[in-house]
Amino acid sequence: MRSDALNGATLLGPSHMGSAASDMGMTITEKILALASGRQRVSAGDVVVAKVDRVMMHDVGAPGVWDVFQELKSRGVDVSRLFNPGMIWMTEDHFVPPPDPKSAENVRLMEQMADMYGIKEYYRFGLGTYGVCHTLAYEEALVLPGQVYVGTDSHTVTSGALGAFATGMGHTDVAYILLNGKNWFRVPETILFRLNGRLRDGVMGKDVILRILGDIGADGANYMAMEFAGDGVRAMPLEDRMTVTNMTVEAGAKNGIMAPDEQVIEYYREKGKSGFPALSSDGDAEYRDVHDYDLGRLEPMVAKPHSPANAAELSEVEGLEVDEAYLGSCTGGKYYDMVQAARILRKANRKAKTRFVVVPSTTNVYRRMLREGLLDVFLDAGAVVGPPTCGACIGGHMGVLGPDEVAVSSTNRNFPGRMGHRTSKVYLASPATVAASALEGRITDPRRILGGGN
Ligand SMILES: CC(C)[C@@](O)(CC(=O)O)C(=O)O
Ligand code: SF4
Repeated sequence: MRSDALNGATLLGPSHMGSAASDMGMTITEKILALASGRQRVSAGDVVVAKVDRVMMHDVGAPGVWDVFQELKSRGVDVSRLFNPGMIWMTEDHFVPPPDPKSAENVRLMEQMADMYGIKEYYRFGLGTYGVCHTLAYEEALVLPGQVYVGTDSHTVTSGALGAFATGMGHTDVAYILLNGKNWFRVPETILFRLNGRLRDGVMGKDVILRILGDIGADGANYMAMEFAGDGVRAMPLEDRMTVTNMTVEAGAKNGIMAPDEQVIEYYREKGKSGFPALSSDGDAEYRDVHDYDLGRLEPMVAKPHSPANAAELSEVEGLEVDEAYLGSCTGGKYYDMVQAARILRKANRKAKTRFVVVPSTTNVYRRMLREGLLDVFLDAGAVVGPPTCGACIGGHMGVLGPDEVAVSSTNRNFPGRMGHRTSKVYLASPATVAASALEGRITDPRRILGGGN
């Protein structure tokens, strides 16, 4: 029996776990985990011990990991040195600029951890480039295709759009990885989503993932990989692809992933990064399920309260009054999101009829908006533009909702109380829909303003 002892536990190889190795091809997720665990091949269900290439911590996760370290230390574990500080990057994003003393304390703790452990890649508010971790990972090329990437955040899955195996883990697992450089993974089964055709103007990646979440449900991909392929993916800009993988976790997925294509390889080449494995699934790879989507027929979507999977075509709720339109977060605060929203505002050339809150996800987005005149477009529409942060996405600050208020939001979760008062209601939608709805003060199909009709 081949086993890998992990901290005393005995992990069993493929012959004992899951299906015996077959001569079927492998999915991209299986290939990445095989490479990271030094195996020729792995199959869904196998438990492997894999090297982790990159770890991300933010101002909510780092304090949690610190607490685990203190617990381990009290049990005699040496937590004075990390396996490899160079594998770690950190950013302050959830509660910054700190809206309260506790958040400021968390930032101080991150500073101490960076100093104590020699963590150099540390993006700090008020000290240059920083922002929401999943957008920053892309903009600063902090994760490469083919890598195993773990973050203290469930939306770490976002980076799967660039061809990495990217997943969120709890503080204990991340603490283990920081001390050992590896962890155990059960190889997930993969559901394949073939995206065919092209999105129509006014329809975005957010509409794709909301449609899929509505179809498979909030538990439709529990512990599975959600792989997206087809000409529809290739036709999507990288940042819109990221919106799709970002919300795979809302279906319970372990990871969301797209094979890196020429766009991705060119993007990294421009960032001076190359030499990574550009993997893709074999033609005879084994899938749990395969779903086909014709993007050319996809309508703008919303997720109604109180679940990201409570999806409906926008036409079902069009005209519903909103108290706030929120444009921001790792899901809908990227540069591409701001550009698509600004197109709507420029076309209408008038002020918003409801409270309009805009929070660019990083300083990079903010600067491009300033340089390209997009800030003026939003300010001319009456919006308030905040500093990069997770903000109201998590009900932290920057426009949290009051009792019984209704918002349309480019974020990814609308559980009760997620963005403010527990009686508030949030409709998740694309950045284009958020902008159109801000203008009308009601949930509005962006194509009405773009002129595409519907
Ligand atoms: C850390 C948390 C606030 C998170 O950013 C991601 C998570 O669930 O880990 C969220 O959006 O809920
Ligand atoms: S923007 Fe929202 S979903 Fe994204 S990491 Fe921050 S809190 Fe989580």
